[in-house]
Amino acid sequence: PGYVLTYFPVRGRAEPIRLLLADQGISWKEDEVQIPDWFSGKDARKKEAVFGQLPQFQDGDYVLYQSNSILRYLGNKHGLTGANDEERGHIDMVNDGVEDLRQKYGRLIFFEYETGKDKYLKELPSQLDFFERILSKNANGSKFVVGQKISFADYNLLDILQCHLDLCSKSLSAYPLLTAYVERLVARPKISEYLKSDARNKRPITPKHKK
Ligand SMILES: N[C@@H](CCC(=O)N[C@@H](CS(=O)(=O)O)C(=O)NCC(=O)O)C(=O)O
Repeated sequence: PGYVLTYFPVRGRAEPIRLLLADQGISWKEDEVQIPDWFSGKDARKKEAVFGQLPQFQDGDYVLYQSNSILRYLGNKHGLTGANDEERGHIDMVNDGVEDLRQKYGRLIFFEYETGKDKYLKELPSQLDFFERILSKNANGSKFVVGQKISFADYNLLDILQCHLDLCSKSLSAYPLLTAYVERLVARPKISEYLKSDARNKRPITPKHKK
């Protein structure tokens, strides 16, 4: 299928999608939109976007927005949504929890970075405790967030954990299961290859990050 990912030249909300595609050995085209063109209207696509925002994902003529909907769509298409309805429900639940953390992280980066970082890091354990506990309840954290197979929620959790490791390299040091989980996922051959790629390393996490 001709997959096209339209987004800004950053990791942001597109990165979990890129991690999923890379790990699954699926190629895609990056359609990069420059931020000034997007806001100035020079790039006409903001008016067409369903919610006026990116990422946008195209599968041939099929067009989808909303990063979590794109993740779930690819999860459905590529067998990454659990083995049954119960697992699928839990995968959605965990992905929604990742979204909650992503929004908190985004608020810090975009609105409170200068003043809020210390407070955010102090409160971060109350959030990470949830994910350590989720892992502990599935094969004592030795596999994925839900079930025996990787799911779309794992790519989203991996990305947001990497964002926090960038924010503070010790942010997971009190979490053995989360630490081992990240180490296991980044060692997956196709993810490891992607993480070394220029494509990954030329993109800052957000426009606020310097590259
Ligand atoms: N709920 C949406 C949010 C998308 C969103 O906030 N996109 C931002 C960029 S980013 O937050 O993902 O980095 C955007 O398009 N901003 C430009 C605009 O709002 O015109 C999703 O999950 O895709």
